[in-house]
Amino acid sequence: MKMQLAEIARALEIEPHASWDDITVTNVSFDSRKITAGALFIPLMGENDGHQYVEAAKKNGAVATLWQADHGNEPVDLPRLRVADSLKALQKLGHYYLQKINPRVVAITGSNGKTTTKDMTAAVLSTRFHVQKTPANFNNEIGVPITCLTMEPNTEVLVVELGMDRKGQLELLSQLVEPDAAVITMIGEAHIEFFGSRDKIADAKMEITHGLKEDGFFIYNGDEPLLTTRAAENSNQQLTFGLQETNDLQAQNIVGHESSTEFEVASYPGLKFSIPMLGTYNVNNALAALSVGQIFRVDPASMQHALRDLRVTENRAEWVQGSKGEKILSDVYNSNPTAAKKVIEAFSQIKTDGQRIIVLGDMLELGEASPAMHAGLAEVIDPAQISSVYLCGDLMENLADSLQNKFAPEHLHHYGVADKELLARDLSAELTGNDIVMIKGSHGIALEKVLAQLTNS
Ligand SMILES: CC(=O)N[C@H]1[C@@H](OP(=O)(O)OP(=O)(O)OC[C@H]2O[C@@H](n3ccc(=O)[nH]c3=O)[C@H](O)[C@@H]2O)O[C@H](CO)[C@@H](O)[C@@H]1O[C@H](C)C(=O)N[C@@H](C)C(=O)N[C@H](CCC(=O)N[C@@H](CCC[C@@H](N)C(=O)O)C(=O)O)C(=O)O
Ligand SMILES: Nc1ncnc2c1ncn2[C@@H]1O[C@H](COP(=O)(O)OP(=O)(O)OP(=O)(O)O)[C@@H](O)[C@H]1O
Ligand SMILES: C[C@@H](N)C(=O)N[C@H](C)C(=O)O
Repeated sequence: MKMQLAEIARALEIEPHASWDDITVTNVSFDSRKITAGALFIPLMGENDGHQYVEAAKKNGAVATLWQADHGNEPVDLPRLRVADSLKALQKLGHYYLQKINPRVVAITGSNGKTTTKDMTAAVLSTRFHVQKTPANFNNEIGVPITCLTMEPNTEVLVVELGMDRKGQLELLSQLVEPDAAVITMIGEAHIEFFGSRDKIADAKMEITHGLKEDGFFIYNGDEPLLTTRAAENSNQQLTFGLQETNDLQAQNIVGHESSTEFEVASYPGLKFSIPMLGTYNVNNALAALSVGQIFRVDPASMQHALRDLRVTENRAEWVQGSKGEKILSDVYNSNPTAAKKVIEAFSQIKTDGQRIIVLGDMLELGEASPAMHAGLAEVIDPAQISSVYLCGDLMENLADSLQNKFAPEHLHHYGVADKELLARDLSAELTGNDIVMIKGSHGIALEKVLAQLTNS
């Protein structure tokens, strides 16, 4: 971004100081440790109060700061914009800048697949447009305005990921980004603890259409009844994707490989698509991206090449090599029952001359059904295909109990969250270079630490 401080002040309905016309802001940051020259510092409330870091922000190059009016000790030697609420001000500024740059906007949500679909969609659209996309997983009430403010002036399309774990959050984010296309990847169980049912999750996910432009498109997984029933009440133009033939974009002839998946799309006869990831669920994500590409009139051949050459954000079904030569499928970014079952099923089909070992961490925020959901993973864990199971977390004790009749004690291991190092050590002792391993768990379990130990990184 690049704006004069005076313009930012006016955007926030603050009377600018005369000298602010000469101060250029080139970026915003809520973390003094990541401040770069030309930044506007945004002090936010975390476990601690961001206001206490304003001196550090100035030292690192901040040229101005927001300052909540209920805070004293204002910095006297740094231009400051007094606001009632710094988070709300950040959101207002993000909306202002989005309107100023005025790109077309694709907003993506769903219990799983947001980041993957965002990456795929950005790749498809980048063949024709100057695209900016959500950095990493910046998908909430802080991350979305930050994403808007990272846009270059020549951005033609913004592909933004919208996350939520409470009702009403997507309403706010959808109104902030006012999408031209709103995508729902699927309805799973992520954060179901705060909703009580998948029905309520679907209601909350539909909020993404509340900011959708009148001539905007609602794109959704047509195989999900919770969405097809709600879409009937939505008046926007619609496009569906999925595996059933009733979809506008239907995948056919899916062929899974170790680190890629091929498929065809009924509405693109003669074209064979490929993505560099395993899992039919990722074909669904690709169909969502193709749906957006179709609306943006990207030619099918360009979309085919974009998906084939895709680079997806790390730790989403990412193959890495362990220090003993074993191949590790890292899926450690998050976990919930639908996602875990789909990855276990895909992993179970991968050919290997060695052992096939899975490492599963607790799935968080699942509410009172959590024990049963953990035990339910046993349905897709077949001792004929899985050699050993390593479990991490208190909730995984439920799965351990339901597997003990299927696996001998030497092939079924359970550790506490605090014992990840021991888990990695025991697993490494069992591994040989011929083996393949899949690791998956909730973000909060941090199984990336097990991965780091196995890869010596
Ligand atoms: C408010 C904030 O900045 N939080 C970040 C901060 O957390 P923490 O509470 O530890 O902050 P501190 O107490 O340390 O500091 C307070 C503030 O002061 C700043 N500061 C600190 C030290 C210092 O020396 N200088 C400083 O300036 C500091 O930056 C604070 O502002 O730090 C954490 C570690 O870096 C950050 O992780 C934390 O960021 C929060 C989580 C955040 O929301 N970041 C967004 C940019 C974001 O989008 N993060 C996503 C995660 C999104 C997510 O979980 N999405 C869910 C669904 C949405 C749920 C939503 N309602 C929610 O709760 O998030 C999903 O399922 O996808 C990400 O990075 O992945
Ligand atoms: N369409 C899908 N259906 C089911 N599971 C999926 C789907 N897409 C991805 N997953 C699973 O979810 C994991 C996370 O993928 P991704 O990061 O794209 O989702 P996300 O919605 O962005 O997650 P988060 O909400 O944590 O940001 C993947 O590694 C995979 O296990
Ligand atoms: C960080 C929080 N919003 C989140 O994403 N929790 C899920 C359950 C996770 O830890 O994967």
